[in-house]
Amino acid sequence: MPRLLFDDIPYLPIAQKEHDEFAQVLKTNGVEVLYLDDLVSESITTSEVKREFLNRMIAESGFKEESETANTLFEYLNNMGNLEMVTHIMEGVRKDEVELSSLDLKEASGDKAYPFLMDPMPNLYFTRDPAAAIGNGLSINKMTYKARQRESLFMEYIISNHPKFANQGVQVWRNRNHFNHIEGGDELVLNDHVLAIGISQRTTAEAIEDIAKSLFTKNSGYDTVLAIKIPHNHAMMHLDTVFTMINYDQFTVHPAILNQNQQIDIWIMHPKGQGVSVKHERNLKEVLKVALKLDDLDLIPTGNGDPIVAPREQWNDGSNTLAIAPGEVVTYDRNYVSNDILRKHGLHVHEIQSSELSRGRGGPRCMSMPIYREDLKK
Ligand SMILES: NC(=O)NCCC[C@H](N)C(=O)O
Repeated sequence: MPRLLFDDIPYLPIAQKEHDEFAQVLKTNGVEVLYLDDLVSESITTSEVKREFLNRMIAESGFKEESETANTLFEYLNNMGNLEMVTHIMEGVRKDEVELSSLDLKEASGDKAYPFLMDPMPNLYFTRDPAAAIGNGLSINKMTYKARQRESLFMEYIISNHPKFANQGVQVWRNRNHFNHIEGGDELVLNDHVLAIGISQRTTAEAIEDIAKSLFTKNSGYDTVLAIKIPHNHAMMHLDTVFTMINYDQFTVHPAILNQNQQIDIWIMHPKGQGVSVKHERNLKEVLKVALKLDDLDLIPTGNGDPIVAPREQWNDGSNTLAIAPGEVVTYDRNYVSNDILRKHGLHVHEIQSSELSRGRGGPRCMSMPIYREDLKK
């Protein structure tokens, strides 16, 4: 489980049922839902693209080019139809599926008892993290842990090859060819010129400065990045596990990220020449009010701020709220205290079942990645 970043094992048929219900809630409420496996397979438009994609996926799975194992894996996967190949890569390839005539060095030195030749990618149901749509472009992310690093390769192919996205002028603000990591759960689009990014277990300060510089100098429309420092631990791995925007002037916030004086470290970034100016602040509410030009705003505490309920519900993503319209959110039903307080603050809450999906340690926001946002300027 730790190798694949899970804390528990979901009961698969129920997890799938819950996921279908989540997609249905989105569709019923006017969202067009795109599935990753379909998008990737539709992006493999020629046999040449398929060959290149497979070679890169196999190399990023740790197999040396032209090695016995890489060639065998290539033959095995390349013989499949596109969708079958893509889902199979996502599910992982077991050692007993392919026949290797000789052991290469990597194989010989590996753990013989380990059943996978190519690891599965179970965290792909958290589509939020490998990439983030920002304005007219994307950040395609260099992810932190090996268990997830291959995931963002899919988005690279979608953006450059899928008939819906290729040649549409979609910018890549920061690609995945970097040493410093950043993940989409840390990237919060607050409006058409302000972004909040978590400095977290998964996102480094260097990557934030890097993407800020790119956004500021490449006509993205973005002129403000708020870098917010959160604790480094698995329960709060991304900013969106502790803080989300749910209306023009309403946010969920896990009380544990604020100190006794309700403060948190924030660095405000603006364009400065070809670079970035940085100013340190501590008052979250004031910083948001200034950046978003609001007279007041409503920070709604997870679990109603109760010292036992808040961490309990945050653990199961009580702060990870997905806004599908200003003031309208999708949440896990198990976080009933947080849901109740959201309703008391005037939110329209759609609850989805969550006994199994929550075991992967991500909520409705993590399980989605908006590709296109309507202009909702007030
Ligand atoms: N945005 C998010 O917070 N995503 C949740 C990711 C959970 C996944 N098991 C992970 O550890 O990466």
